[in-house]
Amino acid sequence: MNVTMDHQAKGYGRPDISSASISSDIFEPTISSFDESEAKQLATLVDWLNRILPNLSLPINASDKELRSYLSDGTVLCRILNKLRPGSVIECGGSNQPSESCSDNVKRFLAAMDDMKLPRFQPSDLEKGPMKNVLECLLTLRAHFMPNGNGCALSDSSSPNKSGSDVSISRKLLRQTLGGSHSSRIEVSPQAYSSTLSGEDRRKAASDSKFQRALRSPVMAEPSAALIHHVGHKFHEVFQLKQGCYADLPAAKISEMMKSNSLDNAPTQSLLSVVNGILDESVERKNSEIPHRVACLLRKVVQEIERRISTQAEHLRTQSNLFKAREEKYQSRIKVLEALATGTSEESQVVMNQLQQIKTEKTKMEEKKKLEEQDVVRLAKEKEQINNEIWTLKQELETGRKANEESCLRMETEAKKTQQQLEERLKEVLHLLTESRSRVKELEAYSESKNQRLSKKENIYQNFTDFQLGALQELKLASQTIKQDTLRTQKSYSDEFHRLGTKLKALADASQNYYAVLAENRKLHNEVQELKGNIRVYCRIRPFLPGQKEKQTIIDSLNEYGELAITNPSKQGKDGQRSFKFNKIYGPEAAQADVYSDIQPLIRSVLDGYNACIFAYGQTGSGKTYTMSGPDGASKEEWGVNYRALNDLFNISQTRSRIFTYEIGVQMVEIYNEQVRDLLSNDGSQKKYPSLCVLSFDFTNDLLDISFPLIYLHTLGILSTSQPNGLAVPDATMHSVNSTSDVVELMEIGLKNRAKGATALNERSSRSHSIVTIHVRGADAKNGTSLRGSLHLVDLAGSERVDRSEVTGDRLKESQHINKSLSALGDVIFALAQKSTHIPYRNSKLTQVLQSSLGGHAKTLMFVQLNPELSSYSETLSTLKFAERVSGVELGAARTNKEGRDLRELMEQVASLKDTISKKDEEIERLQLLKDLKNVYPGVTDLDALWNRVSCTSVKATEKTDKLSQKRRQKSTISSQKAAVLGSNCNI
Ligand SMILES: Nc1ncnc2c1ncn2[C@@H]1O[C@H](COP(=O)(O)OP(=O)(O)OP(=O)(O)O)[C@@H](O)[C@H]1O
Repeated sequence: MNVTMDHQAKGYGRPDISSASISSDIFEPTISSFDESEAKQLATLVDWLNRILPNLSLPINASDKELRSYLSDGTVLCRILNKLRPGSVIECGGSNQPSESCSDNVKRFLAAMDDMKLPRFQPSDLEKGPMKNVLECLLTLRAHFMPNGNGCALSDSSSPNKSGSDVSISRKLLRQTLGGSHSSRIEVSPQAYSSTLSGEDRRKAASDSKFQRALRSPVMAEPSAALIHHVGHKFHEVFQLKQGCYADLPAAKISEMMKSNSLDNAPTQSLLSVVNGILDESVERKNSEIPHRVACLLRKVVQEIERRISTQAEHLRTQSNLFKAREEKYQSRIKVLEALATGTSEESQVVMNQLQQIKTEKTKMEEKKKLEEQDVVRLAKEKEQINNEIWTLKQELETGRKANEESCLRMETEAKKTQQQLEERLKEVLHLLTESRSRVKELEAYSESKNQRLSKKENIYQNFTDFQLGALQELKLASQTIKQDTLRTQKSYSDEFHRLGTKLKALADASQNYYAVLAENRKLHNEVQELKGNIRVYCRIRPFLPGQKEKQTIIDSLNEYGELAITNPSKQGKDGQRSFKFNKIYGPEAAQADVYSDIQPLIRSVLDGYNACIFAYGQTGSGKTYTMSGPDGASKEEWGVNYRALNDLFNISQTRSRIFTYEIGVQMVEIYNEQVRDLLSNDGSQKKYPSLCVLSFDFTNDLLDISFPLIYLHTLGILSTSQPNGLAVPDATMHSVNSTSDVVELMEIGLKNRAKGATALNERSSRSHSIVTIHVRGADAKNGTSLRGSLHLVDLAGSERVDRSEVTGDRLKESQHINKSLSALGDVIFALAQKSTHIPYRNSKLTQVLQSSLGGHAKTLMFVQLNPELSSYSETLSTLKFAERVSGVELGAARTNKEGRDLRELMEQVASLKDTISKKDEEIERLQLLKDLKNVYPGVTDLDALWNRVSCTSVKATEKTDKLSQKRRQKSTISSQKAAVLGSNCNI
């Protein structure tokens, strides 16, 4: 090469053919050697291919071009592979298919080769350049599938195949490539080679040696000769080992071998012998594991070999490039020479000769180049195979190493885990031990304290048991005592119940008799009233008023027998004295309650169905209103007859509610100037309805209904006496009385509405007659019968004489009306006394209103009110005379004195009966109360004890009741005595 360049540099203008010849001579021995071997291999391969694919008909001495035409589309390759291993690849079409399919077939074939881990060629090898790589690949494939066939890749078909395995094939290839011990042309040393050749051959051999050196240096990893000479013996010592001893090598020896100096300087043959030795040792040991350090050594050595092969391949590629460049130059020379050939014929002949020579030379060079290229390809192939083998070995080593490492790691992990578990277990055991110890201590302490507590408790229980036993004894005794007490109490209860039963029986009998007694009482009461006279006169003397200067009284004397004596201050002696006798006389000190207690039986008789009339008669300022209503703003003690009568009737109706159902209605009218006006109206003009509920009687059905009146007359009409319901003034407002507060409210309304006028005699003088009418209707709960009674409470207008009242005009008219009505009242009373056939009720409104209570079975009581003042003597005398006349009517009944004895007896009987009735009333009340208590305390059996307890708490009430009873009895006694006196008088 350098020579050629020199020729060009010298400016010969044409290529120096001699130098080219020289240059070609250099490669001669190698080319001839390659041709022979490769031709044989190619023939073997073609024969094999034709046998696999009979239709292929590949020529035995096929050129690269022919081979390319057969193999370039990849179809034949795929078929070969599928023949060898059916289904390995899928063929796509044939040679007439697009180039894409062809390249796909090639790719699939190459992929299959990769899968089999077999060396392969590059796709570009099929497109251009020598087909050596392709042939190598096919030879490898043949060797892979036909290990016992006719030879393997690059090896003589006749050479023995010792193991038949891929490994041994690869190993052989490796030996062949890198100068193994047998039949390798590369391994031949330059000296030995030259000695066997003739002069020309020796020259070629020298060139070959140059080529060999060129192959090996400068990048070939073989050590330089000088270096080998210097340290070769040392490397030899280092790597010279007996086979089968690698596993037993000491670590120091291996590390010495693995040193970079040792490896770098060791000859390739030594390295290969190491690899072979290790692999043989591994084979002999029958797949037993290679020690780690030996594996490391093997890896190092293989790496070194790999490095050297790659260096050699690189060098070959460089050489190939050089040849290519040289070829190009030759081509250009040929062109020049051809151009020259077109010149002179002589020259042309010479040139033609030269050209022929050059062509020959070129052909040789091309062939040589081809061989070199094939050699390069073969070497690359071998390198690849070696790489594969190395890779496989590496994989095996790696797998082994990994398995080892994994095993070690696993074992280490397990050891660690076990150690950890043991440590944890130890800790747990220690912890348990500590806990157990503390627990034992705690239990000991607890046991001790519990022992102490138990001993304490034992003592306490012992004491408690002793105490309980004592208590039990006491309880037994107490139980016996209680048992005895219980028996005693049971007996006493039994006795009590027996007594109570007896009492209850008596009471039941008494209750049965009550109605009979009540009826008898009413009968007797009526008889007594008749005997006493239907008109009774009670006289009441007003006290001097506070602040009154004149305190001289005309009352001379009075006694409890109703006798009154007055004195005329203008007449001295007996002429000046006048005596009167009435049913009752109340002095100035008499209280309202005293007055009422005497008229109470009369009022109560209304509840038994009687009509009664109480009126107050007297001059102005004599105390009529005081007696009937009480003073202005009266307290309960100062209540007059009206309040008390209403309240009393209401209370009695409540107590009798189990026997009778009472309805009490009230009317209040006044007669002013002979006109009747309603006083229970809130409106003074009487054009509005009253605010209170109104009771009215149903005249047709004799029923009392609650409703409002339809018409409110300014002047109310008066009905005749023939009306059965007894309502003289039906249009007057009627209020029901349901409580004491109703009573007070009614009276206040009445007093407010009452017409008043100031006179010279009394600044609060009433100029009208005030009539409060109480209507009572009771229904017997037992037999359903009803009764009706009415009570007129009349506060008459002043009875003074006109001339003294010094009034004129309207006042005079009022006085005339008053006098007229009072004289009409007197006339009626006298007519009744004389039992006249005609009773002049119609002479005045007053007598018309009072008609139902004057005469018949009605009971009439007149309060004669007296002003004790000296100045009122003549008026008082006049009043007394009127009262005497009325009282005389009563006395007229005494005309039957012949019946005095009977009368006395009757009076006594009446008194006795009254006493009995009052006792029965008390007993009934007591029983009623007991019954109520029993309802309240259903568990209490000792009713007597309960009664006593209740009695104690209500002792005041009982005492009061007793007092009243006593008083009543006293009165009865007095009445009896009186009757007796009267009887005796009559007898006299
Ligand atoms: N028994 C009595 N105790 C104390 N004060 C009495 C008594 N009677 C009447 N009075 C007082 O005498 C005065 C005149 O009494 P009252 O108004 O009742 O007379 P009257 O007869 O109703 O007069 P008139 O006919 O004008 O209505 C009043 O202040 C009254 O309080």
